[in-house]
Amino acid sequence: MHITIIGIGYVGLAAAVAFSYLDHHVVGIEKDPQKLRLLQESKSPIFEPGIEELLDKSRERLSFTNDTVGAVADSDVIMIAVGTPPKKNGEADLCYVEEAARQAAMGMVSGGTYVIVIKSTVPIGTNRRVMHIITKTLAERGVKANVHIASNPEFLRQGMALKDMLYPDRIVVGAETAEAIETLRNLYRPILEQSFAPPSSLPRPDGYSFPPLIITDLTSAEMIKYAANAFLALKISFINEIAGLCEKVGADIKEVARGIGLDPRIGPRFLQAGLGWGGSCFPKDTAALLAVAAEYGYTMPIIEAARAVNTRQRTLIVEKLQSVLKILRGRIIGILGLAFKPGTDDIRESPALDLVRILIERGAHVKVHDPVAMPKARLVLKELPVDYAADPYTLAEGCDAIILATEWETYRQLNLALLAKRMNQPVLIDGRNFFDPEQARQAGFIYMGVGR
Ligand SMILES: NC(=O)C1=CN([C@@H]2O[C@H](COP(=O)(O)OP(=O)(O)OC[C@H]3O[C@@H](n4cnc5c(N)ncnc54)[C@H](O)[C@@H]3O)[C@@H](O)[C@H]2O)C=CC1
Ligand SMILES: O=C(O)[C@H]1O[C@H](OP(=O)(O)OP(=O)(O)OC[C@H]2O[C@@H](n3ccc(=O)[nH]c3=O)[C@H](O)[C@@H]2O)[C@H](O)[C@@H](O)[C@@H]1O
Repeated sequence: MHITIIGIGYVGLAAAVAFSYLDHHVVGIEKDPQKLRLLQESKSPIFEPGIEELLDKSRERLSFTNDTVGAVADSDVIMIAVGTPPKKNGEADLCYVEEAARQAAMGMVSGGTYVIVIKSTVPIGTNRRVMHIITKTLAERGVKANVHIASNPEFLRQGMALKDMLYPDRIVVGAETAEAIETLRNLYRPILEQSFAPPSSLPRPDGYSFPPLIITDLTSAEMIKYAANAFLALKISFINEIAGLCEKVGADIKEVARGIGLDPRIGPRFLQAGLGWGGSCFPKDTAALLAVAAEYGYTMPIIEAARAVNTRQRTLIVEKLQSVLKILRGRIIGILGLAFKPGTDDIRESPALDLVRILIERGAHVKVHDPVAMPKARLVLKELPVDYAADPYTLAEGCDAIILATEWETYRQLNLALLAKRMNQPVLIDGRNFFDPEQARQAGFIYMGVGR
């Protein structure tokens, strides 16, 4: 099949690389000239395991341009994967989706058959709105094309993007015409049937079977995406709320999470207490869901509470620091990890960045380290007086405390005793319950985790 993907960010790139690996012909449209230049050199603008191997392997079937109009004419599928960032009131900003829809319609030709696939996470009713924009643009141009629309929400996790693309838990398609459903089935056939040879860096997970294809209506598909993210976000907020009480009563949240997670109705995943959730999606998607509900005069107290608990987690970490150091003004605080989670260089809504801002506001001097996210952090934090350390040991020099904000596996190899020795005061606040408390204490640290 011939596919045009508009918006080559985390989702668009993973989709472009995966679909071309699966023998489809893909044109990726990216309007950011810097990203486009890298893509045209088969380099990835983002850090994502396995992506460069597949970019290289799919070279013949994958190209990148900024010419949407030129690419669309011969496409069977036009996939929109642009950002849907939050507006000030929490609502999803659909200006990029609408612009992409208009550009796609500008490229369609009379007699052509196209399936527009909305991959971006969009509020209820957006698919209908996109269809309206396309129909209107085609009418203005006097073009008679056969256009179908499908909602195909994406559930990939950053840092696992290609694995999640090739071996998804499920594929959701919302559509209203048989043609759209059939095209999406053909698009995903190699994944549905697992008929491809797995790339060497992304072997098929043990016991992985065929993913179910859920075919539903447009509105339900849009809702599935928001409901999934909201549920995951509130699962984390739930364990964080329990963690707070564990601290008060002297229980250990890791033991509690294990004890409840073995009940299959609860499940063990997404029960890691800590600094709370960040990233480009949980914060924006929970806000967007509340904004949709508000349009109907409906309240969603559980989701509101999940957001409030999440904000409180950042403050709780700072309070822990205060309880040990008493005064933050003039202290040197090191932050280990800046990405919103390990395995990615994405710092959007990262809890670590919230900590940097709060600590600077309170008069502390902040040093940071991250194995991959420092270049992006420098751009975002450019106004703030932050020291970027080349490695964790340099970070530790002279620090009054270190906060572990992102649980990078490489931090597991750290010589904690050496780290403690370099500090002014060996205080370790483990914002992800990553280190073994006993080992940290034996290494000389005053150690505090979350909920234990
Ligand atoms: N990042 C993630 O892990 C996931 C994101 N999503 C959803 O997917 C959508 C995209 O997210 P990301 O990939 O993270 O966004 P992103 O911000 O990384 O990428 C979007 C890209 O689209 C480009 N773009 C915008 N308008 C364009 C246009 N008219 N023509 C060409 N390029 C254009 C931008 O320059 C940017 O590179 C969002 O709705 C998000 O909620 C869904 C699942 C996972
Ligand atoms: O819509 C999206 O964009 C995506 O959002 C999340 O994926 P992602 O944001 O990449 O990252 P997650 O692994 O879900 O982690 C999100 C945040 O929750 C935190 N988290 C996660 C799990 C946990 O137990 N505890 C916890 O605090 C992480 O540190 C991170 O800050 C979802 O997991 C994906 O299914 C979804 O497609």
